[in-house]
Amino acid sequence: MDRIRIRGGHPLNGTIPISGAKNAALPLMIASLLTDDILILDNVPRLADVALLQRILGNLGVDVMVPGRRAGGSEESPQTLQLSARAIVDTTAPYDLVSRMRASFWVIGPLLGRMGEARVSLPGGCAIGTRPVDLYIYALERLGAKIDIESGYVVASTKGGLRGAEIEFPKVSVGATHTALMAAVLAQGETVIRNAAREPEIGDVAQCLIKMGAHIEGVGTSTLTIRGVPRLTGARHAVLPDRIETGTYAMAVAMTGGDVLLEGARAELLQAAFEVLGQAGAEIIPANDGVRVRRNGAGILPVEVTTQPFPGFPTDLQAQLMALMTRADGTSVITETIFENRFMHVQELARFGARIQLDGERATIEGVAKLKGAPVMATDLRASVSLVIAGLAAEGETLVHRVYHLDRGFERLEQKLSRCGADIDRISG
Ligand SMILES: CC(=O)N[C@H]1[C@@H](OP(=O)(O)OP(=O)(O)OC[C@H]2O[C@@H](n3ccc(=O)[nH]c3=O)[C@H](O)[C@@H]2O)O[C@H](CO)[C@@H](O)[C@@H]1O
Ligand SMILES: C=C(OP(=O)(O)O)C(=O)O
Repeated sequence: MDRIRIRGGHPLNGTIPISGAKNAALPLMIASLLTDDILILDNVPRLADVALLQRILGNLGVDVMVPGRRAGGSEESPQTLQLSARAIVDTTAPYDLVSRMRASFWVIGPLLGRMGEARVSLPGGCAIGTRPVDLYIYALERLGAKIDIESGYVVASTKGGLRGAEIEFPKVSVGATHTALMAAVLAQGETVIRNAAREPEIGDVAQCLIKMGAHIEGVGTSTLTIRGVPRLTGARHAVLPDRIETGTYAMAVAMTGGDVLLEGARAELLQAAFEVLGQAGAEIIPANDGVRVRRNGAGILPVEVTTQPFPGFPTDLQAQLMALMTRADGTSVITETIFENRFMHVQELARFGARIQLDGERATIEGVAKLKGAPVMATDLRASVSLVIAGLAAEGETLVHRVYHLDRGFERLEQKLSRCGADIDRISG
């Protein structure tokens, strides 16, 4: 199994290109199921999750082409995918694939909308909590679907197609909002989704659906109104930049010191996180071609942060912030309100000499003067990159094991960091 080796203590200076967002690319690829025309997606990141979803969609009958590959596009240029769901040959998404990635469960919405039936394994994904699917089932039942759970599969069907409905989520859920939205665009009549998640990736999918001919109002707000249409067409859409990757590298720069342009990043997608980084002593400078992050000389200041749905501080940056706060001049408090078990990185950060106390959903981090490199184990996607951030600032060598977690969501991580001066490489095998 691959490992990442880091020799810490080097500031980061230079440019890091920000990739397309994983959490937008996946539902956008799934939206291809809604039309028998071709959906072209630009700026798709090269990630293990994207490759896995290509397989899942391929099993359903979606033809996924990578035109750039034929034209000799380099591994570094943004990837374009051409997806054609002209003929859906299967409506089952199997356990062995869906259990590896949460977002693959979301095929249930478009399959129901277009085919009137779906049989999708209960999902997996990062082990950060129980992650139930009751809100998805509630939304699909409101739209007229009949749902049964059989042998670990959600089996959904409609008689005469989905019908528009009022859906009021009792809790904000990104995946349930994606699913309700993608199911509603082909339903008969009007659907109103209240207490919808407002994450920018949902807005990106909605914009693409509108290009495909969907009628959606309220994009970017917590109330989405959808007027169903009988058919959607093909379209071309570029995936928005990855705000979590942006925030991750911003925290890495805040940790090591230095001056980096996050090329292509959009500051308005992560204002809450940039505010926190500002409080911590980093300078965030919006630029024409991205966002510059700088920390020269000054120490890291402690912060108090609570994770919240967008536009609040994202849970997907909680582990990275915790890594940064291990080196703060004082005590920080981080409260995780989205997932009940998203502190797996705490015991690994302790291997570097970090001092962190856990009390339920609250972590108290007492900053230390230095971290020391250590062998550590990645436990989930964002937890694993927090170990990389700690390793970049630690004295001596760090070895991060189980880097397949990182490969799910960070494109060319070692190259991006080493080009800015980090001493980091991958040991294969
Ligand atoms: C692929 C993708 O985009 N993943 C993101 C998505 O995950 P995901 O869509 O799984 O996260 P949700 O927004 O659904 O989860 C938020 C909370 O709602 C709960 N819940 C969710 C559904 C449900 O039916 N019942 C229920 O109780 C979850 O357990 C969690 O406590 O949003 C999370 C929150 O921003 C991010 O951390 C993930 O990176
Ligand atoms: C938790 C994440 O992914 P998933 O929802 O696929 O587990 C993530 O992207 O941080």
